[in-house]
Amino acid sequence: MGEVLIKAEGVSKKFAKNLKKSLWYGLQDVYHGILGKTIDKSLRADEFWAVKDVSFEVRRGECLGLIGHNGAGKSTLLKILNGLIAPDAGTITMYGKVGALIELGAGFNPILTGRENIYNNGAVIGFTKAEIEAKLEAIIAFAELEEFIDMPVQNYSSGMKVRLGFAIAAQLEPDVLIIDEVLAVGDLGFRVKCMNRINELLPTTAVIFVSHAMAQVTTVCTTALLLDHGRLELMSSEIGEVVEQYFLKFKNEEEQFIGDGSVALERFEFVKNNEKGRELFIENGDDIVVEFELKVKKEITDLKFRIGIFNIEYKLLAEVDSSTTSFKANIKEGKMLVRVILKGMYLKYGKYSLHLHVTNGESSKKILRQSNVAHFVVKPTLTVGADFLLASEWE
Ligand SMILES: Nc1ncnc2c1ncn2[C@@H]1O[C@H](COP(=O)(O)OP(=O)(O)OP(=O)(O)O)[C@@H](O)[C@H]1O
Repeated sequence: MGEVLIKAEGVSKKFAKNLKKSLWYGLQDVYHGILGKTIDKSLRADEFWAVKDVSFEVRRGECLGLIGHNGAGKSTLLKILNGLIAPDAGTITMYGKVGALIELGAGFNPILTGRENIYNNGAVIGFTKAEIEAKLEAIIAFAELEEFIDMPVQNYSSGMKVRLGFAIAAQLEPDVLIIDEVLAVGDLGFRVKCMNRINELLPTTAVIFVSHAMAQVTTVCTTALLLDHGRLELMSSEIGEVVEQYFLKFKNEEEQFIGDGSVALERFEFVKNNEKGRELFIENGDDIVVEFELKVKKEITDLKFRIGIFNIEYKLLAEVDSSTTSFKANIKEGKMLVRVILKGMYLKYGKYSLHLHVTNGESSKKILRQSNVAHFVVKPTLTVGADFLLASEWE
């Protein structure tokens, strides 16, 4: 195992919710500091902990992924690590050269050209002019900014700034690399390139990065840390468990319904061991049994059903459709009960929602579309990198 390059111990940072108070408290702290008085470490009126008592270590060769909802304190923690803001309590110890890409455009002088900014930023990280010169062409090539490198950075697009920022932070091969969500501003091609570069650097670097893209976290990170309202809720090298915990924090989406009134969904439930419910936990590969009841207002001779499976990012991953089977539903006015088995749910761990579509087979008209009718969570028993694992036969 590599040596510890980043050590955070009991790090806390508080902010005031209101600007006037924030300025006033700031002045008080400076005044107390000058007089050598101890600064108040507890919360004052209108203050809250953006980061509270967070401790961790990152070694060379490790990549820590910081995840959490908006406002959980991820960027604040990165800024403390990078020395942009001071913690109110706790200590940060960093070893070696630190390359960071934190806020869009931060660290760039807008009136200087891209090339001049490379020299400036490289010097801030701690590299000599000769070291920067040796890497200059590689940085420009990685950022794919050959044409624009002598243009002032203020005329760069957001994507161009991120390219340059990442290229400087990563091409100089720092000991510690800190990357915020800003990477998401780059286009898909560049993001893939960045992930590959992080992988290349990993054996000799300690990396911390913030991401809302769980696919990125699971591919690159060796440890994941979940922040919730500034507190460390879970940290583990079992990334799947941390990601699952993160997914579970999101409230179920509201059910949405569109229909012409000819059928109404009365009930939609999972059935497992004789118990019924709209939430279900399964393991990779389990079957899911679904039961739903419809109230039909007038006779329909051919009803077709389709159930869509959506992931937490609202991407439709798979569907099952009754018309691919010999199932025929002919119903006069009244209630009907439908039961369907979704076979072999080899999905990546995470939370999924089901959406139901009902079509009148005769007229091909959609008569009911109801989203978020039920939710299930796939537990991380088998590591599945892709969205789902296909059924296969081996000899
Ligand atoms: N300079 C500041 N003054 C006051 N409050 C701040 C300041 N910077 C951040 N905050 C607050 O601290 C909390 C944590 O913010 P932070 O930017 O660290 O969250 P985050 O986890 O990075 O969120 P996101 O996923 O939206 O980027 C938020 O409530 C935010 O409003």
